[in-house]
Amino acid sequence: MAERVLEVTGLRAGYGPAEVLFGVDLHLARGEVAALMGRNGAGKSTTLKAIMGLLPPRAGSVRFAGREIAGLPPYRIARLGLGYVPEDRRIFTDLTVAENLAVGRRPGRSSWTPERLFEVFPNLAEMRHRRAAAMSGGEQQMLTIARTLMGNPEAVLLDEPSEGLAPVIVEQMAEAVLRMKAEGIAVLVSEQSLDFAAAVADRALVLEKGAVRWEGDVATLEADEGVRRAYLTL
Ligand SMILES: Nc1ncnc2c1ncn2[C@@H]1O[C@H](COP(=O)(O)OP(=O)(O)OP(=O)(O)O)[C@@H](O)[C@H]1O
Repeated sequence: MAERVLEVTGLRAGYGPAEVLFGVDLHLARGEVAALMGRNGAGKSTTLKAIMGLLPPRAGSVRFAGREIAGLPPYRIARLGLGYVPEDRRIFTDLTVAENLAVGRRPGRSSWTPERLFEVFPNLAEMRHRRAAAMSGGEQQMLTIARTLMGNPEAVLLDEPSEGLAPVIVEQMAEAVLRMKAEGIAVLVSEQSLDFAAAVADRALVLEKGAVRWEGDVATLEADEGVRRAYLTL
C-alpha cells in the first residue's frame, strides 16, 4: 500500500447549529491526485476547510505527514506542509505576479523559486511584471496555485479550480495539477466536473450529504451510470 500523506477519519464539522459533515473518511497517498466529487452542497468545500483548520473539526481525526492536525490553527497546518487554494482567489491585486510569488515564500525551506515556477507555469512567466489586478480570473487562480507552491507544500488542497473558467483555461488548470503531481506533490482537488477529474485524478471520492459514499477509479465512475446518477448528475 502506498504511504498515506493525509488520512481523515470520522471527520465531523458544520456551521453553528448546522451539521454538514457526518463522518468523512478519506485518504491521499503520497504524490497522488484524488478528486473529491459531489453535487452542489454535498460538503466538498467544507471538507477541505475542516482539514485545513479553517473550520474547527467537531470530531474525528486528520493525520497529515504522520501527525494529528485536527484542532491546529490553519497557519500551523500550512507550515507543516499542507497547501490550500480556496475557490476565491487570494492574491494581492496591487502587486505584480513576481511580487505575489515573493510574498508566498516560506523562509528557510523553499525549493521553489519564482524562476522554477515560471518554468512550470509558462503563461505566468509571460506576465511576470503585470499587476494581478490586470489578470483574468483563471490567471489569478493559476497565480494562487503558484504562490501556494512557494510555501513548499507536500500536499495541496485545491477547491473547485475549474469552476467558472473558460475551457482553454480549464485545460491549463488541468496541466498545472499534473505538473504538481510530476513534482511529487499530492493533490486533493474538489471538483464537480467529471471531465476535469478524469483529466487529472487517479481516484475519485464521491461525497453526498456530508459523507463519502463511493470511492474508486475515475474511469470506473465514468463508466457507471448508476453511481453517476445517484451522486453526481442533477
Ligand atoms: N458559511 C456557511 N454557513 C452556513 N452554512 C454553510 C456555509 N458554507 C456552506 N454551508 C452549507 O454547508 C453545506 C455544504 O456546503 P459546501 O460548500 O461544503 O458544499 P460543496 O460540496 O463544496 O458545494 P459547492 O459546489 O456549492 O461549493 C451546504 O448545505 C451549505 O449551504
